[in-house]
Amino acid sequence: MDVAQFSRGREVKPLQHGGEKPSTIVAGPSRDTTIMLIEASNLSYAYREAGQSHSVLQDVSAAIAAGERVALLGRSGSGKSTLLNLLGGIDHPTSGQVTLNGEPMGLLREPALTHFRRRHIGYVYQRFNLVPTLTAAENIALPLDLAGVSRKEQDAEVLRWLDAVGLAGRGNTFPDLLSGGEQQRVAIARALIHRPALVLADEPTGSLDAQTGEQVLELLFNRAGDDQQALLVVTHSDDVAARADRVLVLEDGHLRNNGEEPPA
Ligand SMILES: Nc1ncnc2c1ncn2[C@@H]1O[C@H](COP(=O)(O)OP(=O)(O)OP(=O)(O)O)[C@@H](O)[C@H]1O
Repeated sequence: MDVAQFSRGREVKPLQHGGEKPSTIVAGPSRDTTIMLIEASNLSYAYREAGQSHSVLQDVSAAIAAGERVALLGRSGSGKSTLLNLLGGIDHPTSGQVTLNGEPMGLLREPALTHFRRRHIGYVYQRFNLVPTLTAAENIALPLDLAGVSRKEQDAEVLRWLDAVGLAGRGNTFPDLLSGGEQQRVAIARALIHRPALVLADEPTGSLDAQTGEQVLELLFNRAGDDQQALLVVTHSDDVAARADRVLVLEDGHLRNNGEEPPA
């Protein structure tokens, strides 16, 4: 990894829209001229248990443009986390394809897939998933560390991010001494510090009280927008959905809609 190149942003540049939010709401991939950052085409996913195949997702197609903030809704067990994991390259579809930044992820083999994911995607989880043996600053620095960014440059970026998420002066604190909201702020900084093209968040406010959740959400939506990142948030919350540019609804493994504006 070329450090200078990395520090300027993404090595593979995301498709740009001249800084504008895409004005077109897109139903499915490539239905108009808007260039998509991530496209899922005809994704199906099934798992085997006790010799039987169980279908979770069937023929799901969706696309998200750079700078778009999308909420993914659906009843418990409808397949939201499964879809997020397929889009994030953490899991592999039974059939169908995910293309991110023009790269069909299904064609990448390890360790290239892991490198690609690390560079282009940031993840935020419901339960924060910080490394307990690392300080807040060390957790935030992880994506830069893994990318081989120099220590000096890491330190400067981490200080900037600690400040950005309201945790200036708390960098040496270990996760177990931070509140849930503070831990999620660290997780958001960690997800964004390497300027990934896509941020995937799985119920990011699910473990927080309403007020803390609201603050964390504000942070996530504002900061992810800074770099024209695409944001996909799995949620049960109408408040989260209301902040999104677009809402996708999963029902029994199918996308019920694709492109509705969020509720007012
Ligand atoms: N590899 C697997 N093995 C067993 N069950 C699986 C597997 N993958 C998905 N499932 C099942 O598929 C269903 C969908 O799971 P998923 O976590 O995607 O739902 P969800 O919509 O995110 O639910 P929740 O809102 O409760 O988090 C669940 O019943 C889950 O147990």
